[in-house]
Amino acid sequence: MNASARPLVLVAACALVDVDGRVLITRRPEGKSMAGLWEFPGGKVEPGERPADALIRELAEELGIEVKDACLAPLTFASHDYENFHLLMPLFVCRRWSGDVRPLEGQQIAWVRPVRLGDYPMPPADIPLVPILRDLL
Ligand SMILES: Nc1nc2c([nH]c(=O)n2[C@@H]2O[C@H](COP(=O)(O)OP(=O)(O)OP(=O)(O)O)[C@@H](O)[C@H]2O)c(=O)[nH]1
Repeated sequence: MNASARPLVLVAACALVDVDGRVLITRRPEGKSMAGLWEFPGGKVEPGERPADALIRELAEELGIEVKDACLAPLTFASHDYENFHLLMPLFVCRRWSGDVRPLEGQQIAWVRPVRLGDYPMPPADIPLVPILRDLL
């Protein structure tokens, strides 16, 4: 698809960081696009929704945790041309939430030191985020 014809898709995602400084990544299940790749939890922002609210909703649905707006800080973003859409993905960081992280959608999860993120195959949009996370977290 011609780059200028690609719809812009807004996805809010999060680097959840635990007390040991490890970051949560989740594995895209079979049957989805880019199955098997590791990504940051989050999802598409619905029309009329604020990115932070979309993220809070997705973190509750996917991982069963409650995150307060004040505990989300902007970290960086990804902007990437996929074949059929352009992905714009603000990446927030969150170090405080309530509840235990549980993979509610059957997804594999991993808590990973930022220096080891490169060991996990990720979607192309996420690759430039890895050195940024290593430097900022
Ligand atoms: N949550 C999340 N999505 C990402 C990341 N990197 C990346 O390219 N994406 C893409 O952003 C979109 C997020 O959509 P989604 O999570 O709400 O929905 P989905 O996987 O069911 O969508 P899809 O099956 O239509 O691709 C997907 O196309 C996904 O591949 C990431 O780190 N986290």
